[in-house]
Amino acid sequence: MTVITEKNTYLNFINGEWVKSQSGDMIKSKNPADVNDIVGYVQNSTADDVDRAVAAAHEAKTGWRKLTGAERGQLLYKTADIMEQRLEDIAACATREMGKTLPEAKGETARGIAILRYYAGEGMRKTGDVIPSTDKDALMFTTRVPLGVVGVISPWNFPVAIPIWKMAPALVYGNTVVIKPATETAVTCAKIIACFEEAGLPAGVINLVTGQGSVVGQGIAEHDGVNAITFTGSNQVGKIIGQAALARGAKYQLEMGGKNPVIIADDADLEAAAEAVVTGAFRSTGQKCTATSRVIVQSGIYDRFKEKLVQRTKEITIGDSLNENVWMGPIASKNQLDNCLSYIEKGKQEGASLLIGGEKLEDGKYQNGYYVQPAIFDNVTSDMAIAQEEIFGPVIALLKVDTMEEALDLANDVKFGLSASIFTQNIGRMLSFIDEIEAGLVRVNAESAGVELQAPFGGMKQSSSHSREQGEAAKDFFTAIKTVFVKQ
Ligand SMILES: NC(=O)C1=CN([C@@H]2O[C@H](COP(=O)(O)OP(=O)(O)OC[C@H]3O[C@@H](n4cnc5c(N)ncnc54)[C@H](OP(=O)(O)O)[C@@H]3O)[C@@H](O)[C@H]2O)C=CC1
Ligand SMILES: O=C(O)CCC(=O)C(=O)O
Repeated sequence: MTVITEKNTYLNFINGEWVKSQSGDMIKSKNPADVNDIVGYVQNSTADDVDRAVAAAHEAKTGWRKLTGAERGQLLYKTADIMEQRLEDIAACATREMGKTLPEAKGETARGIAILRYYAGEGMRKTGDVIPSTDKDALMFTTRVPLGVVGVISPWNFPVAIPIWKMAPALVYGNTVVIKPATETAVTCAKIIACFEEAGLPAGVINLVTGQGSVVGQGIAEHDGVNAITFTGSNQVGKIIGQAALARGAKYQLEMGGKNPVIIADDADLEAAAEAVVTGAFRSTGQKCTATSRVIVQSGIYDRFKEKLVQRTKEITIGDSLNENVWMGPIASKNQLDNCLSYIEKGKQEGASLLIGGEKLEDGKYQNGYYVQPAIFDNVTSDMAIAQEEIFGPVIALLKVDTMEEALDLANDVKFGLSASIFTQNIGRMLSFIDEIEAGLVRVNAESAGVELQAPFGGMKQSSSHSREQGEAAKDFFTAIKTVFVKQ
């Protein structure tokens, strides 16, 4: 394994080899808890590097698809075993690159390993159905074939789980892969690719090209040799990728933003609800597309709930995420911090009241990092930017309602529809919520974040391209169906 060379430099992985970019340039990956801590240098790749990776993936695709699913699955099992031995190293790297706490990064890495094993098993599962024909002398059935070369463009907020939940199904169903990870977390991705390499995937089956989104990401999206693109990230970039893929007839899948509501009904267990709102909103420093950002509370319990929420938020310890006493780490980058602070300012200007937090932390142990206190806004109305736009930081907007009908209307009053939750003991309220809420993930008496790898994941409205990832749903994206009619 030569993933890392001198001076903490990480290379691209193309056609089974670790290689420098044609550009000769590199990009620094910094620790957001302390920007003087350099995690590594990654390649600042060019369109030529993308061409070479796509060519390698093309060259490898026939051999790879001709293996049996079970053979491809065995290689994923082996990758999982190697990753398990490196769990501590990969998790610590993810923490240093993007700032989530070490227990969260370890949990995510363990989840990545479980995803690899889940899709390894898919290699042995059915790929079609027999469908009765109207012709008694015919056999009709479906089978599935890979799409070819899949481009993976992944974000920084789940640097282990997201690349794996895209690459593992792509590979097991017989596709080859070119991945461009988020620049903030490209070192973590190189460490994951090294596990695939050591498991013995044939040259060209998996290729890593790091670099700028506008060059490498866009280069993949527009490349005629890439048959399908799977993306997670912002709505703005998702739309660019979707348009590029559509223009050349490639298949695409986009998972984008959220503005996820939690409704607290007047019969809710307030203790459990406050805990779930705090973890849903502030874990990973609020940087999950499933994070809680709007909390819609019935007026009868509004003040009691608010008090519990503020009290629980005061207990949060903030600091370097490698420190085991820290509950919430820094924000992942300066851009993200500035974006979050600008929304907090906007919230104040729009007339919402800041109940707690929202200050940038810059003294003493915080001076070299991107830290902000978790913030809760009161007196928020649904038309405010903090109630409509994805902040991707530790900010909660509290909205007061009298009735459940009003609560549902407000919950649906955004362009997003990823995740939504309700806290109630009343079965009628639960059922109305399940039926009427516009969200791909519907949660009852549980926080808005939290995804199970064996279940479909994705959103409604502008949160996704209306496809689903993970679980069996991945098969629909990463394969094409053939309907076969055989006559005697
Ligand atoms: N749904 C989710 O889970 C996520 C949502 N977001 C949302 O996006 C906002 C901005 O975060 P950001 O990291 O800038 O998200 P982006 O959408 O810019 O980044 C996601 C991925 O797309 C790449 N990319 C950037 N520009 C292009 C392009 N023109 N063509 C192809 N690929 C491109 C990025 O590369 P590079 O890293 O090199 O720029 C990265 O790999 C956040 O505040 C949040 O609201 C962000 C991350 C995850
Ligand atoms: O909540 C999760 O576990 C996954 C969330 C996610 O996919 C994201 O934030 O991009």
